Amino acid sequence: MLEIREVTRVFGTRTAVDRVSIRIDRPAFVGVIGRSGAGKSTLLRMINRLTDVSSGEILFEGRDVAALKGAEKRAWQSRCAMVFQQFNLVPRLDVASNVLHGLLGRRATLPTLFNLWSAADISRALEILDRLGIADQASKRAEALSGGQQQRVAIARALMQDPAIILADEPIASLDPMNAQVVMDTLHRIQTEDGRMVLANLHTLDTARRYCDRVIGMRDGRVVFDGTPAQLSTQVAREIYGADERFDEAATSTALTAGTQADDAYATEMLGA
Ligand SMILES: Nc1ncnc2c1ncn2[C@@H]1O[C@H](COP(=O)(O)OP(=O)(O)OP(=O)(O)O)[C@@H](O)[C@H]1O
Repeated sequence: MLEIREVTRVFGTRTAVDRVSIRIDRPAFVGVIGRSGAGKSTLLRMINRLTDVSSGEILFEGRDVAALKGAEKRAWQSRCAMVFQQFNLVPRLDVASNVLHGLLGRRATLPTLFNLWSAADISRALEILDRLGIADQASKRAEALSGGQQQRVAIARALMQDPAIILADEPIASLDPMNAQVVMDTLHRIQTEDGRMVLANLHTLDTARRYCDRVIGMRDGRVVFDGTPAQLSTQVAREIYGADERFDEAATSTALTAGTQADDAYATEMLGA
């Protein structure tokens, strides 16, 4: 389904992603972990074509999407929707309009510029909001919602594109543990119920273990682990994060009680959390 072949991205003298190859044969929930600067965001952004590859191929259903240009590139971008850590909503716009903006790549510019959405589009946006449990927020400004609700609006906007793949770049890094769980549950439900692939950069190990079918560990731009959550032992995690014996797994947890202050400071340094 998705095959990343020997993909490299160089920024100046820095190789952010170094000959990465990953093959995902079926829609699954795949997590990418690694310390800050490991190349996780760059990898996701190359799949979505927000960043170009320096070399290598990204094949989706046999076609190299890394080489697409113009309208074909935009069509691909709407098939692999992106969800960001900071939600990237239009804060002063109402929730329903934010969701409808997921159609921007698919509809003519002029009607969308004037918010002239069809009745069918509006009813679909409301259905998606209902499914995600936030239909009652549809007329509110996005900025009036909690972080967890805003991230669900961003997921609703992604779903409006009817994507084959959802790329989530640290989707819960700005959320408290309770909202983080709601957002992860939402992504997980979408993956299993709709059969869409979810590829998510995650900064906490417990989240990766709990939600992912498969975990990819990156270090210095390379894939250093690719396996199931069960194979992700503390020792393996240490190797991925390049951490010494001070590495305390609890300190990378989203749980409220995890870690001492010293652990937390160390985890922040390691994970950029
Ligand atoms: N647009 C850019 N220009 C220059 N260097 C960049 C750019 N984007 C990323 N880099 C560099 O590439 C490397 C990988 O960055 P990337 O953001 O992909 O890592 P990451 O694993 O996602 O880290 P984080 O968790 O902190 O976001 C870093 O050294 C970063 O400074």
